[in-house]
Amino acid sequence: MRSNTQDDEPVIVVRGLKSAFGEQVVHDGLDLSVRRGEIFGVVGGSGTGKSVLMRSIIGLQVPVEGEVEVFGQPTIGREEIELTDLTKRWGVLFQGGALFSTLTVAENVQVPIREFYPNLDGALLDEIAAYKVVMSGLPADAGPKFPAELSGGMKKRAGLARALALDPELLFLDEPTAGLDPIGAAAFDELTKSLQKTLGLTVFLITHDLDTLYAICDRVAVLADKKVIAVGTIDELLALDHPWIQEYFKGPRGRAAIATVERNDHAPEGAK
Ligand SMILES: Nc1ncnc2c1ncn2[C@@H]1O[C@H](COP(=O)(O)OP(=O)(O)OP(=O)(O)O)[C@@H](O)[C@H]1O
Repeated sequence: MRSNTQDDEPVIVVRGLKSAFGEQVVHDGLDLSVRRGEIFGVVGGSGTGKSVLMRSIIGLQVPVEGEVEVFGQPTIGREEIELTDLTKRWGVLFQGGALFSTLTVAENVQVPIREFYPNLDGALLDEIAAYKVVMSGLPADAGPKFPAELSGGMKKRAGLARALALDPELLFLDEPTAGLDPIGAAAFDELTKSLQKTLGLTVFLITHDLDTLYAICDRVAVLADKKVIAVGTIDELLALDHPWIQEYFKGPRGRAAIATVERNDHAPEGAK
């Protein structure tokens, strides 16, 4: 087993996080804990600092105060080189995919592999990339294509293939279904769930997509007032009388998402 974290220890711990850009304080006293193997959803209004939180966890954003640990190791205030052993244990799908436009899909997938294993044989690199492409639900012939030749949904899958390049234990997904049609979004959700199950991944998932929250998240954290104001299963969150939570989960879109889940739960096998 690669992990040096006990199974019952959280994979991500954030304590007392304060993030600011000049005078603008984005987080203040934010605490968070993500358990091994769960799909942990993060929701909150636009600009509440979900992406900044993710960047702080992976060491790309230096906070003003606070502690962050991933797999029991601090990620704040360490030189990039020191993070290397840790960074290869997680994969990140940034908002928008962040693919290199001048590289093919396969070459994009190979970028992190080359970074960590510069002496790897070209044929083996091609083989690994081809495997990750298919694993992400892309057709095998997507490998030689450039990002501009892909649909929005395919771009997300290509970004996912790159995030999976190093066989991570932890996956960060920043709004993976944004901009996808409902069928494409549901298919991406299913893929995320099946990867979590088959690879035993822990998933940190930022989303505005209520269908995603209902369909695949084990627990959800709500960001508001510069901190995590609540964490729990959707049923636990629904029991809280915070106005934003009520409005968000029980508004028209929330009700529609519940109806979809209930329909799927009652659908005969094979029709789901
Ligand atoms: N590099 C930066 N420099 C200055 N301000 C920033 C920077 N990155 C983020 N911010 C600000 O921090 C706040 C939180 O941004 P963030 O992108 O985390 O929000 P979010 O919750 O992910 O929003 P959305 O749901 O719209 O994607 C915003 O007000 C944003 O303008």
